Amino acid sequence: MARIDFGGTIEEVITRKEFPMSRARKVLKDETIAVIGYGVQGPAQALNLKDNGFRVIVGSRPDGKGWQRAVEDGWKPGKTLFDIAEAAERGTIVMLLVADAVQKEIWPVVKPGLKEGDALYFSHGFAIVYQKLTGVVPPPFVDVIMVAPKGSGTSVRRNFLTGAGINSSFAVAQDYTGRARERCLAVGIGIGSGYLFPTTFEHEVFSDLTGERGVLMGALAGIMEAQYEVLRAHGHTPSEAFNETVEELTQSLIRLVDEKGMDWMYANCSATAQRGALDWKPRFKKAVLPLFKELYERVRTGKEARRVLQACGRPDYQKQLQAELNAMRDSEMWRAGAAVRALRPKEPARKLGKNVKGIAGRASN
Ligand SMILES: NC(=O)C1=CN([C@@H]2O[C@H](COP(=O)(O)OP(=O)(O)OC[C@H]3O[C@@H](n4cnc5c(N)ncnc54)[C@H](O)[C@@H]3O)[C@@H](O)[C@H]2O)C=CC1
Ligand SMILES: CC(=O)[C@](C)(O)C(=O)O
Ligand SMILES: [Mg+2]
Ligand SMILES: [Mg+2]
Repeated sequence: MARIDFGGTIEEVITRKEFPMSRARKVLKDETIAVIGYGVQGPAQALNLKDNGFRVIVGSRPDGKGWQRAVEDGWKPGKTLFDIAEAAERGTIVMLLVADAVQKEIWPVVKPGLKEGDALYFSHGFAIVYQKLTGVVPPPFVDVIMVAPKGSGTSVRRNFLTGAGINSSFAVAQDYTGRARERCLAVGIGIGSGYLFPTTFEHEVFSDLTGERGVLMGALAGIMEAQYEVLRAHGHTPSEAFNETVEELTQSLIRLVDEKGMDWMYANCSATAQRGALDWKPRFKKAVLPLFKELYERVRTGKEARRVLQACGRPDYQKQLQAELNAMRDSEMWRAGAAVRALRPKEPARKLGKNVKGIAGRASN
């Protein structure tokens, strides 16, 4: 493993250098990888594995949307596309990529297909860590492994196609064959991970549930709405409020953070902005810290998992979800956003010569 200094802590990660595709192919040469579930991660991981030369089949409900999409993506019923029970039966590595709330429902269908030495694979620690709630208790004669891409399945596929790859964490919960780790890493490389960092099922699910409820999705949308509302209440136009809350972030500032970190983004803003942001950062932190502590506690104690299972398991859930997403889309803020996005220029990129001036930015030291 490569030993990398992450801000003063040395961590061991697996890079493609140490675990090249050729090794992944060797490790998995006799395996049939069954991808169960064709939602967001399913298509991405199945197609990346297939394009990387692995033997892949897909398992889906014949009457579901996933099946239809799988057919459109070129999977052939009876050849590379099967119902869930048959795919589980045929696979030697069975990848459970259905919604976490339905793992409970499909587990009795998948379990009988598992044979001695098979590997059961997840992209989230949910089913195993909260197994008292999900009922997913793997038999002792299989490997139980996880690769959790740190991004949407849509990015797993897109980044694979652009060559950027995506980071993933990996873990082994049960090593029956003695080969669980290498199988896990081989699949991780096969789905297009740029590098893989070790975790445990528990750490993965605790950090993932915190992250998506927090900064990545829940907190993000929440603080955006709060700022937008205050600006609107003071007579700012929707376009001004949206630009100052979302568009400038996604089109400019977060890209600078992505490139060289927060201090560098700050360094490339005005002295006025820097002073204000540095003064207000601790106040925002203080305001939300208790909320993050509460969130982590709810995750750790299984309350968030119970909420997911109860809510997402209901038969009318898709309808409710759609209504909630529609309400977001149809809110003034996000309708303003659609109008703002439509106004972005779509000129072809300028040809960059060797000595393009003015793009290096202002150094932060
Ligand atoms: N969305 C993402 O990009 C990420 C997802 N994950 C994990 O990957 C796994 C799959 O998640 P997503 O692809 O997001 O899917 P999702 O949570 O949107 O679930 C959709 C999948 O579940 C299947 N499904 C729903 N109800 C079903 C039923 N009654 N019987 C059989 N199948 C049913 C759908 O057909 C579809 O294949 C989860 O464990 C998730 O936590 C991990 C990293 C990122
Ligand atoms: C994309 C991802 O990693 C999430 C946000 O954790 C998820 O979709 O569950
Ligand atoms: Mg995640
Ligand atoms: Mg998640």
